[in-house]
Amino acid sequence: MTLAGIQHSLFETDVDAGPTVHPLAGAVRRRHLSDGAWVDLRPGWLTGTTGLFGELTDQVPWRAERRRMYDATLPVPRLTAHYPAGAQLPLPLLRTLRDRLSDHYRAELPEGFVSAGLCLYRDGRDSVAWHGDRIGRGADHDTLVAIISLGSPRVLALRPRDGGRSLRFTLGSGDLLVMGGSCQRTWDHAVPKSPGAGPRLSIQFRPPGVR
Ligand SMILES: O=C(O)CCC(=O)C(=O)O
Ligand SMILES: [Fe+2]
Repeated sequence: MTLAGIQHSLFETDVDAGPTVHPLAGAVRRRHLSDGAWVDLRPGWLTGTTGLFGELTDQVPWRAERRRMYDATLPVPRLTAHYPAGAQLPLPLLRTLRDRLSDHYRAELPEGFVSAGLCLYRDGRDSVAWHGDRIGRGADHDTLVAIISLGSPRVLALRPRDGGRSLRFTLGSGDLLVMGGSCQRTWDHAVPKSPGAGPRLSIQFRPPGVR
């Protein structure tokens, strides 16, 4: 086989085989934080994500977000798309992922995951500042927010809301991180800028009434 032939077939394996969704049971590791907050990690939940990353970057109707800060409306340095409960998701695979997560977390989250948020960090200059997902129920109830990372590795940082050291989780393509318990109200999270980083996108699944 020629070198070109080998390279072609490697490329095809990665792109055309499509993503594989691996089991959650027995593979999710929980880390308890303070104040009843926790984080679950399942590295490599999906493999073969190159094509999926490309399809989502190309097909999702990305919007530039603006956020009200004090008395100004400032652009948020990332692109987003939001699919509320009942909306058609951009790819059938996303439904599969949402349903797998709902099944896995059924005992802790009987209502399941219903909405999807997508964020595109075009390069290392895109980011999201410290915040909790506290619009709605997350403000005063325990809840779960599941994040799947695709594309270039980026840090998702967490820190206690009342001060303290931050934790940094580097998420690679196909990794799953779930924030649970009191995490949205007692801890904040952020995706810090990362000079030189390539594009990354995240898919977040949330229960009813959580934003
Ligand atoms: O992109 C991420 O991993 C985090 C996104 C996030 O925290 C949010 O959109 O609320
Ligand atoms: Fe968030």
